[in-house]
Amino acid sequence: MSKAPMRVAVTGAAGQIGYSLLFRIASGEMLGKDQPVILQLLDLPQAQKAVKGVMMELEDCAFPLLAGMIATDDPNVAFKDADVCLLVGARPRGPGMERADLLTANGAIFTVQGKAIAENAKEDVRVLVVGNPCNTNAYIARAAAIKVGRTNPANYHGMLRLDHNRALSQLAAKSGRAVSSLKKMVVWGNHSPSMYADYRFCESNGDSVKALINDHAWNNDVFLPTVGKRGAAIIEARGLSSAASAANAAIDHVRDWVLGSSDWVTMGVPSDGSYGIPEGVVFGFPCECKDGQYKIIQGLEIDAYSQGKIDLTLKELEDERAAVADMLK
Ligand SMILES: NC(=O)c1ccc[n+]([C@@H]2O[C@H](COP(=O)([O-])OP(=O)(O)OC[C@H]3O[C@@H](n4cnc5c(N)ncnc54)[C@H](O)[C@@H]3O)[C@@H](O)[C@H]2O)c1
Ligand SMILES: O=C(O)C[C@H](O)C(=O)O
Repeated sequence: MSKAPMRVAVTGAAGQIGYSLLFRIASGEMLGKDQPVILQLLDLPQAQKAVKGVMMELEDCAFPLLAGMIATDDPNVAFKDADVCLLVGARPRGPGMERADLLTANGAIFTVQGKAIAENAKEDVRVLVVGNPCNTNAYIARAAAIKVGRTNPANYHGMLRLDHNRALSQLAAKSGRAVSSLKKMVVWGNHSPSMYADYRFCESNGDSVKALINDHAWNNDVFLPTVGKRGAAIIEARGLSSAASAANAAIDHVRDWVLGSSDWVTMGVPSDGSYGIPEGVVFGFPCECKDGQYKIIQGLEIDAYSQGKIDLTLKELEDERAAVADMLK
């Protein structure tokens, strides 16, 4: 007997990430090749015509797993009974802007949406915020949802997986090892240039990647800035922010969360106090997923260099948290 459909709400459905994301969800790449899905697409009133166009294309793919779709500009409708919410819709960063510039512009969106999710979605809904600044937007949505109750506050995530994947590709190129051989990567902190991509634990076919590379100057002066500023480099090159790679990372995050991970994965999750990160801060941690649940990997040694980097990215998140405090009163 076929499974009951899962409801996936996607905001910013008419945008460029939406265009890379929706077809892959409908083809089963996110929730499994035997899992029917219903897409619940949210965008602004002026984008409804474009959403309809995307829906026409989805229809024209005749995806066997696509069990239904709706388009709406009302968050209460979009999040109704949702199992997964992908919060993509936000104003993207343009040339010369830092992600923090988007805080006020986008903060308002996530208070409304966090409340609407908590009031309408399934109680065990999984929420992934992609729209930037995604850690703090997830923090805002979670805070708004907590006021309502009902949903699980641990299930409001920000997307660090793009940084994780970017780091893997840079490491593969440097070490000469296949990307698929690299295990135990972690990116700590904020999805911003302050993130700390940490390959001290990384292994390739049993070898330590840190020992293979053995180049602290490359780590500090090339690798970390390359991964941290990759989003800006893509904006510079394309004139638009990353879209297909961001959609791919969202698929990776949710797929591993729901179906299980075979390796460590970086997830931006509300801290439970692990590694001294204050509770509730949405922070990139190394996680493992099993039976639909994620768990922060515990007990990793944090050396002085790493602690310095973690402190910096935490400080940025604390500053963002202070900047939005008024919105959450
Ligand atoms: N976390 C990451 O790794 C990552 C990577 C790439 C991009 N992003 C972010 O993702 C977001 C979307 O990027 P994009 O390139 O798809 O942008 P886009 O401008 O192409 O699309 C954004 C869409 O969101 C819609 N939108 C705006 N406000 C909305 C609201 N309140 N409710 C519903 N929809 C709304 C717009 O109408 C538009 O259709 C941006 O914030 C961008 O910075 C994050
Ligand atoms: O950098 C951006 O603004 C887009 C996105 O967050 C990215 O990392 O590509």
